[in-house]
Amino acid sequence: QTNVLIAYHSESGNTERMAEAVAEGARSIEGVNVMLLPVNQTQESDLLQADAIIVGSPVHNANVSTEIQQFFTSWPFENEPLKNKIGAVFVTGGGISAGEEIVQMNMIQSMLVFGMIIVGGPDWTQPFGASAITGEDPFQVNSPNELSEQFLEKGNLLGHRVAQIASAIKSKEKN
Ligand SMILES: Cc1cc2nc3c(=O)[nH]c(=O)nc-3n(C[C@H](O)[C@H](O)[C@H](O)COP(=O)(O)O)c2cc1C
Repeated sequence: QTNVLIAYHSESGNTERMAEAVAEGARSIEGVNVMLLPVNQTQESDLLQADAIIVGSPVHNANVSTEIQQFFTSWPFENEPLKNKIGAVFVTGGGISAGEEIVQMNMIQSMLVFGMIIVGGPDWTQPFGASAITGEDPFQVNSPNELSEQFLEKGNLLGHRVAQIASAIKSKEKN
C-alpha cells in the first residue's frame, strides 16, 4: 500500500476544504491509503510512514502560517529520514496575487531541504501545486463550503497526480 499524508493548517476552514479535495483526488488511485490531518495532530511516525507528504497552508502576510513554519521545523532531519519521499503543496489566500505562489515556493524550499522529490500540479495552470483565492471577487467566500469548484478541482487533480506517482514508484521499488 502507498501512504499519502495530507497535513494542513486552517484557521477559518478554507485550507481544510482544499485539503479534503486533495484527499479525494489521492483516494481515487487504487491501493492508496490517505491520511488527512491538521498539522498539530500529525506525529513524526505519520511523516516517516508516508510515501508522499502534501502540505497545505493559508497565506499569512505573504508567508506560511506560523503553525506551518513550526511544523516544518519539527520534521526529523538527522540521517535524512524523509529523503526521496514525494512532496507537494497547496495554499489558500485571500487576494489574487497576494502571496499564494510565494507561499507555495516557500514550502517547496523547505521540502527540498529534507531531500524530498517535488511534484507540482498536472498542467501549467498549477505548476507549483494547488491554490485557491478566498477573499476577493469573484471568488470571495463567506464559508469554506463556497470555495469555487474550479479551485477544488485543482486540489483534486494535485492529490490524484501525487498518489499516482507515489504509487508507481512504490510498485517499481517492490519489483
Ligand atoms: C493573519 C492573516 C494574514 C493574512 N494575510 C494574507 C496575505 O498576505 N495575502 C492573502 O492573499 N491572504 C491573506 N490572508 C487571508 C487568508 O490567507 C485566507 O482567508 C485563507 O483562505 C484562510 O485560510 P483558512 O480558512 O484555512 O485559515 C490572511 C489571513 C490572516 C488571518
